[in-house]
Amino acid sequence: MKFIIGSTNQAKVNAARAVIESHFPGSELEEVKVPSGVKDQPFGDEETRTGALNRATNAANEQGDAIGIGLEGGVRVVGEEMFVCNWGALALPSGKSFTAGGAQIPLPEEIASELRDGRELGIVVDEYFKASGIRFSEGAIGMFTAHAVTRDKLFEHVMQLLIGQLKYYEKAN
Ligand SMILES: O=P(O)(O)OP(=O)(O)OP(=O)(O)OC[C@H]1O[C@@H](n2cnc3c(O)ncnc32)[C@H](O)[C@@H]1O
Ligand SMILES: [Mg+2]
Repeated sequence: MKFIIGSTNQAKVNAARAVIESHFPGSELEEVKVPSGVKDQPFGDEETRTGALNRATNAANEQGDAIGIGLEGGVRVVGEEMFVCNWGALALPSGKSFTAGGAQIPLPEEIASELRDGRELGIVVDEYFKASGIRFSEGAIGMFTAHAVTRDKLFEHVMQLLIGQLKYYEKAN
């Protein structure tokens, strides 16, 4: 099988590779930078899921016969708190698509208020931990869970949910 992922972020690519390899050994996976069609910092499930779907569709359109993968990070407000939220999508050459959401944890208020001022989580989290490129490795989720769940592991779970739906669909149709 052929897959193409709409990002070169290694936290996303590694997650996709691990899950594809375990379900469809010997498959090809290409990476390509594509527009998400949403803001660099999506707000809410709707916008984040749309970003994932756009990435999957745009990636699939780069190659006629590959399954497009889109993984997108965002934030959403629940009650008084701002949570990290992540969505994933698969786009088949036929036009059929699948989506799935990932696990969520709240962010400290200091970070939430920066995001309300229009800043990007990736940048704010690097400043908070005086580090660089956290979004490419453990992610905010990894830092705020003492590495219990890192960004690639979170995306692996989203990928399992997507590939699982694809397998069910292929069996049922
Ligand atoms: O190259 P791309 O694929 O765009 O990778 P990205 O890291 O920018 O990831 P997203 O666009 O999907 O995420 C939207 C924003 O949210 C940030 N973000 C989301 N989840 C994060 C996490 O766990 N840790 C750090 N930043 C995160 C990310 O850095 C962006 O600023
Ligand atoms: Mg981005």
